Amino acid sequence: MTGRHSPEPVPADPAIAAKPTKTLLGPAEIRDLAEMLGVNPTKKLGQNFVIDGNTVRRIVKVARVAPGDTVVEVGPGLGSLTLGMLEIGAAVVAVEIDDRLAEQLPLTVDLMQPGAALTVIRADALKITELPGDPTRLVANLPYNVSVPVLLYLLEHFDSIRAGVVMVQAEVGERLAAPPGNKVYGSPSVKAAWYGDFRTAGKVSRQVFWPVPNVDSILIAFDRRATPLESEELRLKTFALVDAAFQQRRKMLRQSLSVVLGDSSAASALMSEAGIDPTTRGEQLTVHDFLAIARVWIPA
Ligand SMILES: C[S@@+](CC[C@H](N)C(=O)[O-])C[C@H]1O[C@@H](n2cnc3c(N)ncnc32)[C@H](O)[C@@H]1O
Repeated sequence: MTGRHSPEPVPADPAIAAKPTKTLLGPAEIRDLAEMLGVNPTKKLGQNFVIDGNTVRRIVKVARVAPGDTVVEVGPGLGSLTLGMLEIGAAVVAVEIDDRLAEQLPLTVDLMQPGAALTVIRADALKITELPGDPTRLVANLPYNVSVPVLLYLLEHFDSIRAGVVMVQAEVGERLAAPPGNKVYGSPSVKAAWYGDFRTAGKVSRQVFWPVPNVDSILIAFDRRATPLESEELRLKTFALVDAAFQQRRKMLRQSLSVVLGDSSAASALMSEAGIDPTTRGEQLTVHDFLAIARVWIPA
């Protein structure tokens, strides 16, 4: 000690001290932003925004997003989830159909997390042909009315996506993750299984959204197969069989598949050749069983 007093701490600027450092959006910011932009959330675009930081951090954790990852997010909206991923040092490629939201997002991110690695694409996710940075993960609170088509479209067109977590309507998510024989097993279950392993990863309360939706939500986690199941041609044939099987899900396959395979005796013959019982129903078949039928089917 020199005997001199250590300097008094400089009193904090009250304006700064009163303003907590925020990296995520809360309910007030979400509503203010929407009002400022004149955004009246629409059902048509599935615009229910997450207003709860804990939910955002939970999704980012379940999705195992890590610093340096490049993540594609469909429908960033006002940026709730986007900021959660940027916060931990991931790069986000955000695809948003609503012009006002797409224009605002970089401004919000600049204000709250300057320098964060964000790329915004103003587009319908069902029409994109390129994703900069080859994202390895898909993490999104998907617009509910197009959640399955968007998910399948991205998996089909972007091989770089190896894993992810999507939030979808609970019934839809349960279908995506259902095993054969389950009462909700259907066409989305088989198509999802074509690409990889899908599983439920926890429910999400409707109270964490604004506006509050009238359906429950669920997180679905997935990992893509290490190697694709088969060629594009066989995927198309398999999916045609799956669609036919579940359009008449109560009927035996020899009947439901006759729509695409000719008639019921042709369907029976093909199924027997593939080693599948023609009297069974689509809900009992795995994706491999449908693929086995597709392999012996030579369309007219
Ligand atoms: C459920 S909100 C999620 C918003 C935000 N990620 C959140 O969690 O708060 C769905 C978002 O998807 C956008 N959207 C709807 N259809 C789309 C499409 N076809 N392509 C891209 N974005 C779409 C909506 O405008 C909306 O911002």
